[in-house]
Amino acid sequence: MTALFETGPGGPREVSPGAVHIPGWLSLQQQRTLVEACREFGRGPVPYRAASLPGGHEMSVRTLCLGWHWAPYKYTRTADDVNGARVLGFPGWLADWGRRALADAYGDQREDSYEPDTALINFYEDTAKMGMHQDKDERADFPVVSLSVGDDCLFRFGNTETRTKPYTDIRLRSGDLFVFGGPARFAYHGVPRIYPGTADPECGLTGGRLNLTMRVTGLS
Ligand SMILES: O=C(O)CCC(=O)C(=O)O
Ligand SMILES: [Fe+2]
Repeated sequence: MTALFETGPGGPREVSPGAVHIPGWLSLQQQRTLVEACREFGRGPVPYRAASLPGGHEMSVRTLCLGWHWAPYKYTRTADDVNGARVLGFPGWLADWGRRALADAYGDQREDSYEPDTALINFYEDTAKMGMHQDKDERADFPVVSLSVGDDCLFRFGNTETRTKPYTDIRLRSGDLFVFGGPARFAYHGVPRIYPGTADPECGLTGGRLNLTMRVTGLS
């Protein structure tokens, strides 16, 4: 799982085996396209919502899903914890972006078989955060492709054993790609903070941070 690219300031970086950060992967135009699409998805049939965790606590991010609906901690076709509607399908263009992301991150042909079937789109307001967790409700181990637009955040990428150290703190900026697969696929990660007001308004968002992760559920 070796990345076949130059590493250097601002360039692609292998954070740990299988975890690759590519700053500025999306052009401003692509960022605006993604923001506009995410706005459109929010018009229905299922709106963005703060998911409730077992115990009643609400997550501080608002989330909308495509393909499959995720609610802690499982996937269903309908948004039973929101309004019972079936979620929108996973768009073909987004799967194309996912395959291109894998090709750029890993520099090989493995992406041909990548068929992501769910996306979790998270919107973070200034004080929102996400605790350390594993993405482990999928029944397949294909990589997770993560795209960020809007304000910068502190992204913490750790290890597969514990939610604590060792981890690497990374500043994810608008347009950045982060891919985690292979030995990094089930690593703990989280978003301890957002840096309000850091986005280039040209990205299409005037405040907050949008993150989209696409995944292969392995469900049918
Ligand atoms: O917002 C991010 O960068 C990470 C989101 C995430 O970890 C998730 O949706 O599972
Ligand atoms: Fe996650």
